Amino acid sequence: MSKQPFTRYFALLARYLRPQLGSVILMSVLLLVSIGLQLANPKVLGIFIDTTREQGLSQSLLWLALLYLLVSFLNQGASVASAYLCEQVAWKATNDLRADLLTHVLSLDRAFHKSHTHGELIERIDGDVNDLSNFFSELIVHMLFHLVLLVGMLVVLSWIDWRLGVCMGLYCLIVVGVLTWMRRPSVERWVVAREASSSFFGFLGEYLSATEDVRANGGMGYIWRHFFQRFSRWYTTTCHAGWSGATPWIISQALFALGRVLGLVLGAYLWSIGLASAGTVYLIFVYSSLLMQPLDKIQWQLQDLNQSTSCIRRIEALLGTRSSMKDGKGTQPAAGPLAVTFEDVSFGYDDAEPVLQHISFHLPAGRLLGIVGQSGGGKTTMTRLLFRMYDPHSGVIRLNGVAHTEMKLQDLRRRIGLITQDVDLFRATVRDNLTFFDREVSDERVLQVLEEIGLLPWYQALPQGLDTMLGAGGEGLSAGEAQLLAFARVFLTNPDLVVLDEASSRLDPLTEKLLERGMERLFTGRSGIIIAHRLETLQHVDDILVLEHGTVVEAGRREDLANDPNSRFSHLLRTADGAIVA
Ligand SMILES: Nc1ncnc2c1ncn2[C@@H]1O[C@H](COP(=O)(O)OP(=O)(O)OP(=O)(O)O)[C@@H](O)[C@H]1O
Repeated sequence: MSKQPFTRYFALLARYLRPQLGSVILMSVLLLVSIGLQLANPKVLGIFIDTTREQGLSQSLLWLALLYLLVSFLNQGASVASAYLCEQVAWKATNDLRADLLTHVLSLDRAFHKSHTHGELIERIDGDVNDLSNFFSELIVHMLFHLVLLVGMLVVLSWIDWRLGVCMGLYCLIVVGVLTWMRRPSVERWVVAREASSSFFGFLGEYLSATEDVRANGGMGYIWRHFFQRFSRWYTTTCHAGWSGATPWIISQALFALGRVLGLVLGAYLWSIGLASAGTVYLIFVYSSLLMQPLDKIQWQLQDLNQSTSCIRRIEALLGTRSSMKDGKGTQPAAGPLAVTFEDVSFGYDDAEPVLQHISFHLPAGRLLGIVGQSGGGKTTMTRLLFRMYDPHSGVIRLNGVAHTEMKLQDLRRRIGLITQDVDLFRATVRDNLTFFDREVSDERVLQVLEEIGLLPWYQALPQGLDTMLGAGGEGLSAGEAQLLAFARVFLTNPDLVVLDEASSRLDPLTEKLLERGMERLFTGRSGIIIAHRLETLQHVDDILVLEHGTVVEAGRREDLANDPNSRFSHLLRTADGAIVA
């Protein structure tokens, strides 16, 4: 944040333009050629005028006219080619930046994602970067282009007469200085406008993902109210930021008119003292009028730069956000089923309210643990800690004796398979949803897995087999079918520990039966944790852990606890009739 704007621009440009240095050089050369040609054309016209005065109609005039046409034609050609290259360079640079931002956002912890809605993040990854496409291509190159054009014209004017160069040079400095100074406040206004746009899209994303619930519960009035509030804030802040450029524009037009008058007066003066011909006076007038073009462009580009600066600030802030979780050194627990040990683990989503307190237990490798407890007792939170969505405030979690913080996150999540009630499905084929778009997984392997877990009848009922397309959010599948798909998905990844978080809660008894055989296979040769509300789901587990208000109140072998009339588990079995009573 403390870095100067130019250092920031340079760092960003260097990072994203370096890979396409060849195109950037070619683009700059074409722009330079175009500058040269734009400077040459008035000169040709000036000579044309002087030749007409000195020689009347002659052969040379024809050649000069042809030369003028040729220069104009080449200039157009160079402009088209450079515009094409600019687009290409901008696309590549912005896409690389989008990819970096996405990778960074995905690496951030859950606390970050909890405090930023999906819509807001999309707007920050795409919206902010979109506004930078001009910055990566035309903005800086065109700014340089117009600056070089400006300097070129001043050099030509100085070459005609040094006093001309000095006067027009001073004039240009004053114009650029005044305009830059006047546009300063608009950076802050663009920052506010960009924030308002993120907030609007964040709200929209949240609403769209909850459309069904909002409609079913009559929440449309609330939604419209907030929609208009956020939309009008976005609209007014953007107008405000845009209009902050209007006053400098009016002043710039007055300054440009003054510049033309200055050129004309200086030309007339040089002609009156015999230092300039009629052609040269024409040249002076054309160049001093042409000076307005780069000055005008530069002032608009300064406006764009303000907008880009606000985007760069937000991008830097996002890239500067660090995950509170550090990736491990890469220690690997021994291969095979994972033993899970919680050693005095405590955690709370915020410091004031502990959710888990001094949790300790050991699940030997290859065994199946069932966790039961009241709603809000902290069962899901335990799985989140196991997965390193969050890190415990104190205590250690070990897998086969290795602290899970020592493992690479990628390895950790590869070795643990998680199935929850909420299955995330994509608008893609059943195959892609099962394999997570991994082309390495063959259809044979997918079918083998479906057969192993008893899902072949389900697969055979699909209209186009693995090519059956699912709608957004898994449309086309019932909640139960989506869960079956999640089971198959985990099976395909072949983890060493499987965690089911109330995963079979949406299955009807018939489908659940169908899956029972599959579950048996799923847990063979692996460790497992089942979090269940219905005790029936825990019939086949080896051990039980009862969690209440974030503490372990009972733990032991299922058989022992079920046979002990004083245990909480047996109490639950007697009273709950299949469902846990809070
Ligand atoms: N992302 C979160 N941010 C803040 N608090 C949370 C978050 N998730 C859960 N909590 C709180 O933590 C406590 C434990 O929640 P958790 O989901 O772990 O319980 P649970 O035992 O799995 O409940 P259930 O059986 O209803 O799923 C609850 O009080 C809940 O409100």
